[in-house]
Amino acid sequence: MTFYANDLIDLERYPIHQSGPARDALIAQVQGDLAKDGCAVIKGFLTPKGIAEIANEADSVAHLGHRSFNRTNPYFTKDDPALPGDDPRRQFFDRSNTFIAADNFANQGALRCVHDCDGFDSFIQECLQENRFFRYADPLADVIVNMAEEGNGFPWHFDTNNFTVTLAIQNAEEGGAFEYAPAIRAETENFDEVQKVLEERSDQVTVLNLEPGDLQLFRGRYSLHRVAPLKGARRRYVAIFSYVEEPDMVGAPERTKQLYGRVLPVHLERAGQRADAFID
Ligand SMILES: O=C(O)CCC(=O)C(=O)O
Ligand SMILES: [Fe+2]
Repeated sequence: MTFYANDLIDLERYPIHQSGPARDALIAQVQGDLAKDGCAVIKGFLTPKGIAEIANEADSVAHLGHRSFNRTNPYFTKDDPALPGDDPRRQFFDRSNTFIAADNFANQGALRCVHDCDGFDSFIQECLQENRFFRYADPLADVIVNMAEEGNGFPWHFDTNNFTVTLAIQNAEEGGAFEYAPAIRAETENFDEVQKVLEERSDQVTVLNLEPGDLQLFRGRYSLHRVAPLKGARRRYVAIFSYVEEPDMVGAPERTKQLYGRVLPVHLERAGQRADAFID
């Protein structure tokens, strides 16, 4: 089957491919939301057909996903017994999910049709106002699907990268809200307030119920966030698009192995060529 961006994305409502006042207004809206609380959602970015086709595609490759499980604090650091027991750096939670690596999504498939469509990258770049902005050159990670089901958890954390672009594809039957505490760390780590969030006694948490087809831009480096526990038999699928600040970047071999269960020759060839092991 051949896919056309026009069938999968609601380009009438969101003409990201055409310069003009409608596109300018959309970008201004997204920029305003990002400036306000580090999060912007474009509701119904995909058409119903787009949602169905990408969900089908995810179903067809789900068995190739890599399951991982670990216990982590919000900062992905090791335990430090020198700190008091109630310090947020000492609160560890189960994290488990399955990443379906990018090379499972065919060039002619529905997901890449959206990712590769005319104007998509420049639209995202303008929304984020990032000068240095390149597609992630990692063949396992430029566009992936995060799959999770009941019993899996994506607990409170700060991202290591500056921003994330996600596309909601399918929700679990219940649960799975995206919860975040906007800009909870700015000049300081603000451990007291972070601890309140972890103990579910903060009033700074925004709960976002993303629906299939919604495109989300999120600055997760300063905003503590999680996916609320999932319930029911249906899997949750979220596509994650990655962009980076340097051209030709790929993940570090250890991290790639951890996330996707394997590495490709390109990861080994480029290992050690740069100081930054940007991923996640
Ligand atoms: O699956 C999601 O909605 C968000 C996942 C997330 O927070 C992340 O990948 O860092
Ligand atoms: Fe995150």
